[in-house]
Amino acid sequence: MNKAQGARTPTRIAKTGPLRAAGAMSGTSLDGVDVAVIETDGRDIMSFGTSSYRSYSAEERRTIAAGFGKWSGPEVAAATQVVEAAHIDALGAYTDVDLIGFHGQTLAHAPRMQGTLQVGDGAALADHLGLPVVWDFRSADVHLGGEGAPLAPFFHHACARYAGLTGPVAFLNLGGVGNLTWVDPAIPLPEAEGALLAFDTGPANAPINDLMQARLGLPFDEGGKTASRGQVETGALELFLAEPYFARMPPKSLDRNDFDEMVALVTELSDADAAATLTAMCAAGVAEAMQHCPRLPDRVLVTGGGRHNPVLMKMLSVSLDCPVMPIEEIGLDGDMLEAQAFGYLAVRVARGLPTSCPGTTGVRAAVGGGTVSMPTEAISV
Ligand SMILES: Nc1ncnc2c1ncn2[C@@H]1O[C@H](COP(=O)(O)OP(=O)(O)OP(=O)(O)O)[C@@H](O)[C@H]1O
Ligand SMILES: CC(=O)N[C@H]1[C@@H]2OC[C@@H](O2)[C@@H](O)[C@@H]1O[C@H](C)C(=O)O
Repeated sequence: MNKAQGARTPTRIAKTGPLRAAGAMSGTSLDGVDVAVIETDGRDIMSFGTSSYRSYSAEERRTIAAGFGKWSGPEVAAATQVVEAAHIDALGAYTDVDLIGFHGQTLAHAPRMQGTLQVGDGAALADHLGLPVVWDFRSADVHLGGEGAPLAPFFHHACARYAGLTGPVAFLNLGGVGNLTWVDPAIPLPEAEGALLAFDTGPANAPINDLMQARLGLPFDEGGKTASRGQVETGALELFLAEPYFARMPPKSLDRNDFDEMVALVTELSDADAAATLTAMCAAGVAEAMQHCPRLPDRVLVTGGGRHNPVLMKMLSVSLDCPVMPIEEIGLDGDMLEAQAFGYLAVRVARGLPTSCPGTTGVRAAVGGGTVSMPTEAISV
């Protein structure tokens, strides 16, 4: 599925051995663009490099958010422009890497219907940056019957091996949406049956952010301060858990706004009770998700912004049957894991290795997604 475009100046991706990739991720919570360098041969992680964060301005955030849930039209075009410009800005300093892994920004995701849409043109980025860019990671998987998400699991498998873990472990990413990867690092190939099971757990920070913005004009519930003053409304929580999504067998994935009606469940509540209830919903979705794991993991390693929320972390510790801790416990950077994941996946694509398999997205067979765009005037050597 990989397409290499235009080829004149030397690049290093055709050489054998490890490559240095800068992965760039713009997640569903729309805070900004994370960039992180990773050195890998596409299988093992050799080392992690520098990272940086380029936040979106309020205006940029509004423009991108106006494109959420849309597949085409002026809002999508405007969001695309903002995403491309922000990535050119964020990636400009990364001149010493072999390639870029560019996720883009998901605006809409309905894998069994219209498909999945990540905006930002990787070919244009390749020309601007003068580097090969791997992008459009999700469509090939969707075309082959997969969910197109989550895609970080192959990287999680490599992380578990890098950290020297031997027993089953779960990676829990709490961004706008939550996703969980159950990994058995004792099975050395991520695409081998039984090595991975992954899926989205439910909404995570997105509804909390939306509530904080609408009611208090704040981007998120810093430190869980608002939730810590409230009581969980158990009736609303029960209605939430009655959603058929939770009983559905994985693999399964979500769009950012799939649970929008949840906000209606807390409309009548005080700010603090509403925040506490939405936070409890995130934790309860994860507790439901744990029922789908093949075996109880030794521990749940939390990554993404949600691990900075002590109220959420406490709720998870109380409701899960195994220890819950931030991923920093195994020496990884929970703020950069997704950016590192797309750097890692970019190298897998460049090396012709698969990026998803039946256990991670439900795709029919292991598949390598992603398009490779070479800068115009570039040549592979
Ligand atoms: N100190 C904090 N206290 C509470 N919540 C926080 C804190 N820091 C970050 N968050 C939450 O984490 C969110 C950002 O998480 P993250 O960067 O992992 O999301 P993302 O990568 O955009 O999302 P996704 O993984 O769904 O694509 C913020 O929008 C906020 O809700
Ligand atoms: C369609 C899409 O962009 N999905 C994201 C989103 O954000 C979290 C969750 O939903 C996850 O499924 C995925 O991102 C991570 C990085 C992934 O693909 O592994």
